[in-house]
Amino acid sequence: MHPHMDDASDTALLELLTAPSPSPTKQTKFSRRDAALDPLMIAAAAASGPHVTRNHYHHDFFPGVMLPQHEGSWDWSKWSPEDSKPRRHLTYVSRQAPRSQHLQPEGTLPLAAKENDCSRDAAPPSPTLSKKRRPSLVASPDSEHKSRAKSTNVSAPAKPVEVKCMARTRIPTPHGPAFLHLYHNNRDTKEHLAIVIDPAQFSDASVSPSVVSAPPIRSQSLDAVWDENETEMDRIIRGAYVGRLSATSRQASTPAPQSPSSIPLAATTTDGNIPSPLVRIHSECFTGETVGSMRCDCGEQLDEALRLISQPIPVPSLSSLQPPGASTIPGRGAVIYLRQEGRGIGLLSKLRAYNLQDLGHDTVTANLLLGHQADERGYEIAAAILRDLSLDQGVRLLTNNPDKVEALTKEGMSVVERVPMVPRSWKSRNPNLQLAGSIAEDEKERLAGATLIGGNSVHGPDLDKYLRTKVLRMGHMLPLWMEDPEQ
Ligand SMILES: Nc1nc2c(ncn2[C@@H]2O[C@H](COP(=O)(O)OP(=O)(O)OP(=O)(O)O)[C@@H](O)[C@H]2O)c(=O)[nH]1
Repeated sequence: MHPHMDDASDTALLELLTAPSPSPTKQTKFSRRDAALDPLMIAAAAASGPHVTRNHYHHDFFPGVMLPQHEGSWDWSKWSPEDSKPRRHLTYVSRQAPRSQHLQPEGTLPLAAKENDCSRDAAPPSPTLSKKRRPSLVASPDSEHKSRAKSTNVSAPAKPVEVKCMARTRIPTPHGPAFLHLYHNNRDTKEHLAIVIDPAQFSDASVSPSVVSAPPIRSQSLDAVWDENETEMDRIIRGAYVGRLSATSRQASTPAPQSPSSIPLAATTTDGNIPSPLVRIHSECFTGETVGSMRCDCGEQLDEALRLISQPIPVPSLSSLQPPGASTIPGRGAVIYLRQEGRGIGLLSKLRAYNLQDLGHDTVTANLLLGHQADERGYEIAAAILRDLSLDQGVRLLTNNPDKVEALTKEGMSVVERVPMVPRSWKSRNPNLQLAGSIAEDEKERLAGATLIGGNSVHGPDLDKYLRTKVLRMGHMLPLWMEDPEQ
């Protein structure tokens, strides 16, 4: 019972709720069943909250009891014995999946089984599914093997993935300007993003035709005409414009196939000498990117990817007018930012996994103990976004993860090169890596102690352990470096 109620009111409330109904029509020989509520059930509910017993785990006896606005909720602290009329009927709500779903063989269940997932097409996530994935406390090597296999082989519904860029805008970053693209898709309800680095698009159309530049990285779905009633300003506001907006900008872009002249002429020139754009497929990490967590290198990787992509690209013999080897074009490429927090298991599970890690498990085993796979990510949406940006034919992929290369290749992407991402904390501590590394001088002046955008290198025991696990247990393609404890 509610802690603020005295014994007398407790008894009165129990009496009221469990007394046999006065209606003679409802009288049966099982008098206890006549009570509006089963006293045992009430006692169990009071003792253990909405999830009454193990068997009632997925039934919510007081739906939304903490939310006064929720239909069926009742604030028991406001009840008094005199206040017994009119009596509020409690609604009994089952949160269990329908029996038909229980009986489906495993593997035929809808995709949206992850707590952080909510597919547009699939049924809402069912607690029954997560119950099936309750932790087995023994992580067998076999299950780990399956996990790795699965990470590149997410069972896909029949519909091909479609993406649409809903908006694009300029974002100034410590590494230079970027265009942030926000995507919707027909596979999940997440807002996946593409951070496009292509500062050449800011040059006006009067670029000298003698200067060769790469084709602009633009979203086809954004530049498309969505609706014949769409005004120029509608299009501009959603980001379908060329160059840089100003207070006087009034002209939107037009879809490239109908009007190639909408794109600066020089930019449409391709040159076989221009290296393929650098691309990173990055998975969301709230802890690493927003809180600055030093449990992982995600924040640093995002920053490093933007930095690397923004570097000017040397182009051999750009034109006969220029001395060989002396030419560069502005850095170009994209970070595809996927909302697959915690390698797809969601933030809630990731936080639990961290506690398991503090109990001595590594990042892989912690996932397995929670009934998840080591990696539950998929890359179909990333591939669709790359296609929309016309970046599917020839990219240099920034990753150490062989699964990503394999998954993207499977999706039809052409990965012409894998560019490794060496952890900054290794580079800053290892003199050999420092020589080979690419940390610029000016980076030393950046804020130290954070792994956020524009941050510098940090290290700590959690991060060291995480990086080791990625190499030793997840097969990341990185020569392992460990600090010599003797030094
Ligand atoms: N489940 C889980 N996820 C984590 C943990 N630490 C980081 N992550 C998530 O891992 C994702 C990044 O994956 P990583 O394995 O670090 O790297 P990767 O993207 O596979 O590989 P690279 O391309 O080489 O960076 C982000 O979604 C993070 O939220 C952890 O301890 N447990």
